[in-house]
Amino acid sequence: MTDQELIEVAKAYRERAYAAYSNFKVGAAVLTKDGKVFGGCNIENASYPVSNCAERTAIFKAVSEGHRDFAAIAIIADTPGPCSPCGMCRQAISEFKIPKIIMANLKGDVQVATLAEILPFAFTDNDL
Ligand SMILES: O=c1ccn([C@H]2C[C@H](O)[C@@H](CO)O2)c(=O)[nH]1
Ligand SMILES: [Zn+2]
Repeated sequence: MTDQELIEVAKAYRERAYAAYSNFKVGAAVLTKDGKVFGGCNIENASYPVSNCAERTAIFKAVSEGHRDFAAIAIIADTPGPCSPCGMCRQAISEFKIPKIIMANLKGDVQVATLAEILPFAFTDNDL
């Protein structure tokens, strides 16, 4: 699967976003090393901190289905530049060592980064 194809999956899941409070829809999709894809969207809550980001929805869906070995994650939103994952999601991306982060927006801007680039000096299981 190409980066663009993974972005297209993320874009389709963005349509399922439950963004009742921010009205900011985000979609994400993870690609496993054996070629499986899991999509996710942000899901908000009247108690705002209960909300979940699209990236973590996609990661948690994959993990809960038994898939933990990831090749990439794509994220898309209607942002001025490529949509960048929040700090909490960077930590979740770090936990599962997702090596490639594909950030995109609806205008077609794309930026690809490594895990080390988006979360330098990460706190990991090595620190415990
Ligand atoms: O990378 C991001 C950034 C934000 N959000 C969600 C959280 C919240 O529902 C809304 C506004 O922050 O967008 C994501 O899902 N992923
Ligand atoms: Zn997040």
